[in-house]
Amino acid sequence: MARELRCKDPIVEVRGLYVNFYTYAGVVKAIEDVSFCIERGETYCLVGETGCGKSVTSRALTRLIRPPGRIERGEIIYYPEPGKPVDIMKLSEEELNRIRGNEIAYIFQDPGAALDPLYVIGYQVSETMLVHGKIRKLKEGIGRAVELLRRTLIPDPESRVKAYPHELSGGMRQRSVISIGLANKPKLLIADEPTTALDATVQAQVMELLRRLKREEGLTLLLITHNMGLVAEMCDRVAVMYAGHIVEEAPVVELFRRPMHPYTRALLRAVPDPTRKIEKLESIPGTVPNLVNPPPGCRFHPRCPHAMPVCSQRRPPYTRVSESHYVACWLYPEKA
Ligand SMILES: Nc1ncnc2c1ncn2[C@@H]1O[C@H](COP(=O)(O)OP(=O)(O)OP(=O)(O)O)[C@@H](O)[C@H]1O
Ligand code: NI
Repeated sequence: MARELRCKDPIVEVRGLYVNFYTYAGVVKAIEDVSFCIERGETYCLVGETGCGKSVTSRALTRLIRPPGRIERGEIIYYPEPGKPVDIMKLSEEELNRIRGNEIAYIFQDPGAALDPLYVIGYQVSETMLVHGKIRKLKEGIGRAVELLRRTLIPDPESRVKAYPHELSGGMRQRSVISIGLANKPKLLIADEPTTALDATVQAQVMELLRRLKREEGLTLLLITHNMGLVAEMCDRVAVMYAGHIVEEAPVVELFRRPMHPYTRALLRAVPDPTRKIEKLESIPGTVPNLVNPPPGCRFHPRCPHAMPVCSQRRPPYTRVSESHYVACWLYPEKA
């Protein structure tokens, strides 16, 4: 039932993705039939409450799902260049390692965990380049590291390359992580809540930086966030996820102007504290369901104020409500 994808020049296409986690408590059906494409050069956003599958989806793009997790099925096609598909599901680990951290790079939320406390920043930036054969000796990388730190607006980069992570502020550490992410000039940068741990001012600076890098380097950005303000500011298109499924996708202006799915509407009403994760939506009772036994049909139906009998029986198909606006909800049956 994978929906038709309509990117003109996709950098990534995902079709019918399913990811399970095999835990002692049972099989967690974390991702269910997720399909989307990312247009080369755009900023594509995944939003939704905590546990709805944003991180798992983004990690699956390079098969970065560790046991007990497993990609059950789905198609993941990466286009390093237009018209040159690479089937991610068919690559060997070795081939994947050449792409990960290189052409497709990640910036994770916690800069503490991404940096090694034992090594100076310059070393860590150079090492990423060395691993991917961009330089032959670590030393060669130091000059480039200084340049990258300068580009991520780290003041006095010549001395900061010699600093250990603990000698830097949280904002500087996250900029260093971004430098590492950018070291190999990725085509696709996946930023998973990159500013959640930072205060509002630094968060704004880091976002401005990402925007500038996107402009200057022609980067494609997949941004994961729970912050609707950031979505409005940064994104071209948005996918709203609920309990492992994309329930709505639209260009950002369209999503804010005409949210269709009851869950999207609730998200937009929630206006959460931007410094915190969306743990709970005040306007909608209940919480994200246990995904060992997800509700049948539409996974949102137990919390939906508009639930009808069909909602608990069958999963709603996607309805195309306008040019590039899709919603999976029985309130909007496909026009015959
Ligand atoms: N290692 C794991 N073992 C078991 N279940 C997992 C594991 N990792 C993720 N999951 C499950 O997969 C689902 C999706 O998790 P994911 O981390 O993608 O959510 P998220 O949308 O990124 O949330 P957050 O906003 O908190 O980062 C959750 O139900 C979670 O419990
Ligand atoms: Ni996450």
